[in-house]
Amino acid sequence: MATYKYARVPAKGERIEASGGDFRVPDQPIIPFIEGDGTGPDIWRASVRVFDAAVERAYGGKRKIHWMEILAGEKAFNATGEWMPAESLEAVREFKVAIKGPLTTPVGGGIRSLNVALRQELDLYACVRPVRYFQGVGAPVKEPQKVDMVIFRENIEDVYSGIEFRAGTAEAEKLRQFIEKEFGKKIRPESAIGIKPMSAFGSKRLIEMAIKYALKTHRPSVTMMHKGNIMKFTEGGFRDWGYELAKEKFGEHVVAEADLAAAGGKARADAVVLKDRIADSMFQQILLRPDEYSVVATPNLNGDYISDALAAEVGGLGIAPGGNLGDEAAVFEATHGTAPKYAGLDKINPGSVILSGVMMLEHMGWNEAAKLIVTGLEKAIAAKTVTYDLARQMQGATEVSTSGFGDAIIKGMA
Ligand SMILES: NC(=O)C1=CN([C@@H]2O[C@H](COP(=O)(O)OP(=O)(O)OC[C@H]3O[C@@H](n4cnc5c(N)ncnc54)[C@H](OP(=O)(O)O)[C@@H]3O)[C@@H](O)[C@H]2O)C=CC1
Ligand SMILES: O=C(O)CCC(=O)C(=O)O
Ligand SMILES: [Mg+2]
Repeated sequence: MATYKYARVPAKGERIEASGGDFRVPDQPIIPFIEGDGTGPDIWRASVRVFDAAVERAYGGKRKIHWMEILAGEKAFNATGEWMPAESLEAVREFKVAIKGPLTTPVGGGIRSLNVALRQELDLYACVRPVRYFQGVGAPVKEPQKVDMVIFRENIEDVYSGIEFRAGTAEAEKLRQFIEKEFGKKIRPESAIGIKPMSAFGSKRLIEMAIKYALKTHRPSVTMMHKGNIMKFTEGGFRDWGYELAKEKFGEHVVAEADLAAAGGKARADAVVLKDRIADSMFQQILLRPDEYSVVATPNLNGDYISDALAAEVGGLGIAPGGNLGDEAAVFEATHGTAPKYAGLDKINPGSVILSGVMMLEHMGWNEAAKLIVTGLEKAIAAKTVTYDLARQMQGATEVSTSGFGDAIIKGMA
């Protein structure tokens, strides 16, 4: 076991073991958590009570999570002088499954995103964000129940690589001159320059995960969302690599939309249709014909944008979960950020972290506990006992606090 300077390894509990994609979850696993900045502490306090109540109710004491706090973000900086102590990453490597609250990233300068760093350092190459409608939630579209999508966002590459040079610096000027001299491409002097690397390796492994998920869960299609008409070799490459991968690895189990006519217009019952859409068009498609889309595989930036847009379609960022998955480890986290204006007010909706916990429990195979939480959440919403964000979109709702919503979910676990 690694030695920890800041974190305290719980006296009881065991490691989740992983090897070659298989993993073994003991009845008493140790699970690291990051509380998060801004509203993170409010949300975590409510969420952990919900997780513990669900596990206790589902397994009557036979199973229990031993939580291990690891430091990141402002809390880490204040305690240690480091934003992301190396041991926090080590803990995720060692214990394999973790959950985190949101972490602040300043705009225009200061530290680079800790969220992105965590994903890159741990090679959590897929950001998986399911989006579904919960009956009774107010939504800005007429038929939110038609939205049932799972986004697979490439989580490591693209403009998130962090290779960027500020306008007016010697580095930016050197790069500008190099590009002009070597490739004859003109960039306006004094420009900031960013690089967008996307590889066949990174794109294919993400699309492969999305297709495998669609096949396993009997979903009808995987749509590659890209801007390949403009960014021909990066986003266009993503699309081409996707079709190539489908042929190489999935044979008759995947049918390209363009080949459907030859297949009689309909794919085999056990096959998935692979299609692609240009990103701007996709944003109108998810509003007008969301039921034509099921699993969406997309590069990093598109995935970031569409995650929040889809969350809004079914009621907002308060119920938008996610998981960062790699072959060796997984870190679950909400789609939203720190929502700083609500920090410390016990007001924000903890639903996204709670649903991220549901994904975590499912990942561990603890489906009974996961189901109890979903039932609890559905009942709290049906009773219109909800936080401000959902209350303002409903008629006759009772607005409750972050902790009050946690209580309502626990009460609803029958
Ligand atoms: N993975 C991560 O850790 C992420 C971190 N961030 C970081 O978070 C910080 C703040 O980002 P910002 O752009 O304000 O985006 P946020 O997602 O934090 O908040 C934007 C708005 O979304 C709504 N919202 C967010 N979370 C919830 C919730 N749990 N319940 C209800 N409503 C919610 C609120 O809307 P309203 O005002 O209408 O109530 C809020 O003002 C930045 O530093 C950013 O970099 C951002 C995204 C992800
Ligand atoms: O890292 C950040 O601050 C933002 C990340 C983000 O928006 C996301 O992962 O969806
Ligand atoms: Mg985002």
